[in-house]
Amino acid sequence: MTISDYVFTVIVVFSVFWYLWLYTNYKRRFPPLPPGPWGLPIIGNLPFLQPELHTYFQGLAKQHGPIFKLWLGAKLTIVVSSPEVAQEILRTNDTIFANRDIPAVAPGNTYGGSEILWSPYGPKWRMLRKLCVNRLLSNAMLDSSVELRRGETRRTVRYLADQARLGKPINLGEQISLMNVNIVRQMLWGTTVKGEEREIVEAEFLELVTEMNGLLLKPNISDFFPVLSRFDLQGLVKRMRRPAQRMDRIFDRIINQRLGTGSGSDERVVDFLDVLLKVKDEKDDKTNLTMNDVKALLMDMVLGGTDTSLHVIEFAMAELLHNPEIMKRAQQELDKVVGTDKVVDESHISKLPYILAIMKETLRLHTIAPLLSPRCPSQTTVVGGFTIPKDSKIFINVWAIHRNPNIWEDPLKFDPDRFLDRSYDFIGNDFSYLPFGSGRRMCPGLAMGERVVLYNLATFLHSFDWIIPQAERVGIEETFGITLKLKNRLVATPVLRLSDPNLYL
Ligand code: HEM
Repeated sequence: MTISDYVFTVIVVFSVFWYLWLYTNYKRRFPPLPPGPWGLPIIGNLPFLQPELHTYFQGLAKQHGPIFKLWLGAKLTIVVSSPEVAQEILRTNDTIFANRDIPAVAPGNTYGGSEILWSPYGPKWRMLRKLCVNRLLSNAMLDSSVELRRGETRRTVRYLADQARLGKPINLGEQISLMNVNIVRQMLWGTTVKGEEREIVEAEFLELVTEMNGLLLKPNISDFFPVLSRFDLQGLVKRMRRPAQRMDRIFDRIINQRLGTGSGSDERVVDFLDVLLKVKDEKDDKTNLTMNDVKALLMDMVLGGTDTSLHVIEFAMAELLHNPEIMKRAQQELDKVVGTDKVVDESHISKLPYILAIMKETLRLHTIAPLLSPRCPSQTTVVGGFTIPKDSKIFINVWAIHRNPNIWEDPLKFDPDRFLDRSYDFIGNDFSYLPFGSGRRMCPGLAMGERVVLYNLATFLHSFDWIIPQAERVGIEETFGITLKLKNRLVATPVLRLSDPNLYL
């Protein structure tokens, strides 16, 4: 053996040991990626995706376990389907998972990333969120704006009563949708817009919200291959800009009107816009709002508040039409608490445990945000014994957790009683029940969502009996989206329940 052979052998042996040391060290620090189905080169599992993602993921979890991976193009996607792993993400590693995975189309409707929904976890997000929770959506603010919400509900009751007198079936989903959009609009800027202009704004507002939510849902090549996002191959960002700019013009018009008339100069109820303009003028060290931030927060409230409560009420009504004995029990509770000579108001809702149980059971069985809003880890982390790389997309399949037979007895049965016996709440402390998410990024609109759903559901049940027209069938099948929706239209005929006609004014 020459000296160079000797040196070569030492280098090879040293390199092998070095590599083995590095490998074991890496393996000790970073276990493997979660298991998952096989995919094709480059496009991964994309061709096998099914449109109803929540049920598709539920099926895959049965084969691959409570945490599995998919390659959606170049995007590593992790799906979690058990309370234990959800807890590791949403509580143990909450800060690491407090960023959102932002869809490529979102910048088309953002105000430079000033929305709470898309803001990365950091000082700006904290400032906006605090403002939202403490000033806009606090119980004090909700108490002072009861009249804004009440007006819209009474308007809908009047319309339903007219249809009831004519014995006419109505598209209940459509009415709930219109009412809910108007409630949110009222909360945003109250009665700034009046008369004919109000109807124009209402119609445009509903159209824009629907269009923007639809675009957010469209499968987008830019999300699967982020390197291509700058080309916007499907033109979705461009399409999103149009409704976003129209919405921006509505915001501008209303803000200018408000600035022109001055806030608080009349007896008006204080709305979100009053609060935001006041905070903007106050400008302290902690809260420094620009006009862009004001509009971004209005947009947050529009996108977060419109498409959620509406579907909870619609699913609840569909389940009650399907289960008349549960509807009867709810009406008996209402007659006892409210009486038949008064109308429901928001002060009654804390005394209606059965109606609350109906809302909880609706959110369990028909989880409105079935996969929450996807999260994105800010650093590589180990969860459930597997490595979750930085920047992967995380879905928590809350819908599957809510239907897991090991957690919920007879999980497909609509049974509000299960929430009378067990004290589940909405605040995300029990990881088997997460309708509003959990942790730092859980829903800030919980209190408003709860009030809007309970008050309107109670009003619909107290004021009317509901009959299914002969040609109709009550379907409770779901269709997947950013929010879960009823697949088929919900048509029913209202029948007046209260004898005093004044209770329908
Ligand atoms: C019953 C009605 C509602 C349900 C079921 C619901 C559910 C949710 C869920 C599951 C999330 C994601 C939480 C997470 O990732 O952990 C969320 C986020 C959010 N919701 Fe709601 N929501 C409702 C009503 C509202 C209302 C009324 C508003 C505002 C007016 C609102 C505003 C938001 C915002 C801004 C976020 C993003 C929070 C962030 O990223 O920091 N939501 N909601």
